[in-house]
Amino acid sequence: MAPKIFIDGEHGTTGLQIRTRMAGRRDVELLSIPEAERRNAAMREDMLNSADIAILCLPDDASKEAVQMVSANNNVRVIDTSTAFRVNPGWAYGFAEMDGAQADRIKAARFVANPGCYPTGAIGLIRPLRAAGILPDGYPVTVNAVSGYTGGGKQMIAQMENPDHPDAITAPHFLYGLPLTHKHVPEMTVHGLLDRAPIFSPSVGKFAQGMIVQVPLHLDDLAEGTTMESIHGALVAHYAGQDIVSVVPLTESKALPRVNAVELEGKDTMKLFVFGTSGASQVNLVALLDNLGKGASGAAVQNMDLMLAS
Ligand SMILES: NC(=O)C1=CN([C@@H]2O[C@H](COP(=O)(O)OP(=O)(O)OC[C@H]3O[C@@H](n4cnc5c(N)ncnc54)[C@H](OP(=O)(O)O)[C@@H]3O)[C@@H](O)[C@H]2O)C=CC1
Ligand SMILES: CC(=O)N[C@@H](CCC(=O)OP(=O)(O)O)C(=O)O
Repeated sequence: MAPKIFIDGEHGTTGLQIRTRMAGRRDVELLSIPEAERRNAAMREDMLNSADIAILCLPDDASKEAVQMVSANNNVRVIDTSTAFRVNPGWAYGFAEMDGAQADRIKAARFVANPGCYPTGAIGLIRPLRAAGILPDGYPVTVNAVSGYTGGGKQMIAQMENPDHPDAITAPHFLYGLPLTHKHVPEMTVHGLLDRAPIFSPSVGKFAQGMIVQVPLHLDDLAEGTTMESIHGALVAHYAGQDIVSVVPLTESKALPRVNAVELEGKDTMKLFVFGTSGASQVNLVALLDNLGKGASGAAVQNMDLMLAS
């Protein structure tokens, strides 16, 4: 019998994209409730408890409630796409490529926390350098990023696409998270293996799906002898043997005049770049992804497949 999957929040931005990715699959059975009943707690509880894997695409509070609804039912495994459980030690962090053992942790887990979109880029760049001893304790890491507006869910999509919305946003590009307390900072710190919280400055552009995450570094303040080439080599070694996260060859990145935030729209992969000038003292590490691809829905389906393979 095909495993049963229920997407709670299936009519929202992340949920819809997971459904699209599952369309046509015969190896799983999708449980569903009508859109008009999406907030019917009794119906959701019933569906959640009928599933082999429940994928939660809800705000944090609703996710916590959904987890309560299945907590006593060991037959249900959960993938949560919210921020609620990402630094909870009882949950496996759903970024399979972040270290060699993570895919097996996800396969074996009952509870998997799908990463945030920005942390996927930031951790993807930072963690291999911490693990290799290149990025020392105390380094003042900064993370600067731009996201497609679908990252803000149905509400921001309406604000960006409907000029008659009472809180319509007309800016083609805006900074936010200005108090520097964005909810993704704890996750970047813990899974980036950082001993000091990064300064995180996010922004949104007038495009639906796409993301650039930048981590600029001073080579003089890294481990002795670190070069642009050795950083690139550490990333290449870390991501060898899988095909979701790729490290762009230096010969290719040196020839690029610009990076397009929407290049990976609709894809579930992530590209990492090391920019700078050979022999100079600075580099800019860049991650390129789709906020709804490897940044959310694509990662959720990848995690579901790992759990089904266990
Ligand atoms: N969009 C993105 O790029 C990313 C999103 N995420 C996370 O995924 C989760 C979902 O976000 P997103 O899809 O963008 O949000 P949306 O607002 O687009 O969708 C959320 C869905 O959940 C429903 N919902 C809200 N509250 C409840 C409730 N109490 N009970 C049942 N259903 C409820 C909403 O219904 P209604 O229409 O009635 O409000 C809506 O259908 C969030 O935790 C978000 O932070 C993670 C990574 C990236
Ligand atoms: C553009 C935008 O608003 N982005 C969202 C993050 C999207 C995401 O990663 O979702 P989680 O909330 O599940 O972490 C934000 O900054 O809150």
